[in-house]
Amino acid sequence: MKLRVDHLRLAFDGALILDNLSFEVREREFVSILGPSGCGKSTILNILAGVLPDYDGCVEVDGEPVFGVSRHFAYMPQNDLLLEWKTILDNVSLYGLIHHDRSIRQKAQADFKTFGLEGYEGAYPSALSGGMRQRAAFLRTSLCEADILLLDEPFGALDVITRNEMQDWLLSLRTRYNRTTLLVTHDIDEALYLSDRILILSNKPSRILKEIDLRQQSKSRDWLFSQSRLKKEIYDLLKGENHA
Ligand SMILES: Nc1ncnc2c1ncn2[C@@H]1O[C@H](COP(=O)(O)OP(=O)(O)OP(=O)(O)O)[C@@H](O)[C@H]1O
Repeated sequence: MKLRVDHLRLAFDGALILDNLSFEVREREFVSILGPSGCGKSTILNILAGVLPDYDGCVEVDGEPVFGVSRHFAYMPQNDLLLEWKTILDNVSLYGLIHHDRSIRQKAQADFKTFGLEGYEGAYPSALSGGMRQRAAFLRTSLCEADILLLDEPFGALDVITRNEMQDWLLSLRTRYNRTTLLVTHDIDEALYLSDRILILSNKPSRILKEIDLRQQSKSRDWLFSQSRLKKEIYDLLKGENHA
């Protein structure tokens, strides 16, 4: 098992957010977390990224316990956090700069075309569209030598067409860049379209209400349009939790 999260328990100011939350992610699996607003989805990613140290429970990668900031995880928050005063090439190569690894810059240059950024190496973030900024942020995240990507609503701020284009692009990329990924999203379609498995969380304190296994599905937009029953089932679950 690539990632094992075991009996996570965390409270903020005495209010329990996560209580005995356990789940696993397999090597190269793409798992999405869906749940009502405020149930603790970002908190889970923050714990994994090492930003929140005060929790009970255990995080294991490849069977080894992990504490604090580790090189196992690369975190992409909703905000692209591009540095406006640096070029796109400098931005996406930041990890290499910090770790004195010049090969990252070369890898970045080689990936500009795949990430739809060709010709923008010397441009500044302000010259990029919202979708391009997110692709640049995603390229920067994927160039980290972490083996697990943590994506927190990466397309949340994009309009619906750009968002769909980004999802199509990410799905097409998976054959080439198949990394173990944990995605937090509010979007049922996005979770269905991109994931091998979906974990649906309850209202806080969070527990797993349902797990949906999509590994046998052959994904396409037509497949997604045909999933109305599954979408309604997920919607009803989330609606019930919002009113819980
Ligand atoms: N640093 C903090 N201090 C106190 N409370 C916090 C802190 N961070 C988060 N919370 C609270 O913990 C709960 C879970 O927050 P979190 O951001 O993880 O939820 P979420 O499921 O990602 O929400 P959303 O779907 O709205 O993004 C919320 O009630 C939030 O107000």
